[in-house]
Amino acid sequence: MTAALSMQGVCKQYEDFRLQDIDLTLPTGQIMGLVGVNGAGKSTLLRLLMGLVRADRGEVEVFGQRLPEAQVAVKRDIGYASDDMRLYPGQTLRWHMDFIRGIYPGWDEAYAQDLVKRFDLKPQQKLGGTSHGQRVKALLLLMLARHPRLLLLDEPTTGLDPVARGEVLEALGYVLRDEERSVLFSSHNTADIEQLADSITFLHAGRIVASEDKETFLDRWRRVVCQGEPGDALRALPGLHSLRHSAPIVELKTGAYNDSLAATLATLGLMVTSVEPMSLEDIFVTTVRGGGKA
Ligand SMILES: Nc1ncnc2c1ncn2[C@@H]1O[C@H](COP(=O)(O)OP(=O)(O)OP(=O)(O)O)[C@@H](O)[C@H]1O
Repeated sequence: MTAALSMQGVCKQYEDFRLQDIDLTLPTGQIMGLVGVNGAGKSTLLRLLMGLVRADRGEVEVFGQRLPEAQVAVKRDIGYASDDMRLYPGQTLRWHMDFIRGIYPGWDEAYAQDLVKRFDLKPQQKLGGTSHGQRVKALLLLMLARHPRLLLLDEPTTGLDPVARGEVLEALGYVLRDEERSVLFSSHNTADIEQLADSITFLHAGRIVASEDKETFLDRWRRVVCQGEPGDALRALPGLHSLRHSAPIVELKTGAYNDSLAATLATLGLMVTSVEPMSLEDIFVTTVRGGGKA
């Protein structure tokens, strides 16, 4: 099956920033979460896929069609939501719904009405007088009700209160039950990514440092607590990201956990007392503090 999107060797240079050697594939029907600190290049990557930014090098394809050449053809099938999007503040949500309905034949009015209720929106209210959360939900409604095959979402839940965030995640979860739809979304909220994504792509300083299936990614990370004295050889342990020593306790975080780790540590004079899984948040912070190698 054709991938929803793919990027091969993509580079984009700005004055003080370079997105480099981006190789990325999103299979159809999958949800990929894009994680990275401020300025890692997440929005730039999404803009490249939307054709808003042109790559200096490399190939960008959406539904097997190359951008920017096929931009007009593929854009109908892409739903993009970001801060770049502007709604008309002097117009109502209903006006915007009718506008989009006139452009996109796939507009689903029944689903739009369902989202109006679910998001607790007022179609007759001018958008200029609404809160940030209401505008985000309005934007998502306008996008979701035309049933795009690929959603590119730049920080869809940023600035939302926990209730609004839950509603938005629920709506996205509902959309994603359709196996033909694919989603790439960036978020600072690692809990959102942990909840929704099938795969995780970790961007650091313009480079992809990890891109893999979520379960596999989470499964190779562990926080390990041991007793003993850490020698120099411990620093060479493959996958070691963080090491703390408060005698006699040694805490280490590894991104290369396997069943033989306890035996390996025993040969280094350390007795493992506990092994715990790590949250995506913890992995994210540990990776960034360690210089960005996941
Ligand atoms: N049009 C532009 N001209 C010059 N530099 C740019 C431009 N767009 C982005 N940049 C720079 O590229 C870098 C990456 O920005 P980008 O917005 O892609 O990061 P991000 O990961 O989305 O960050 P955030 O999480 O803060 O939204 C930043 O240093 C930014 O200043």
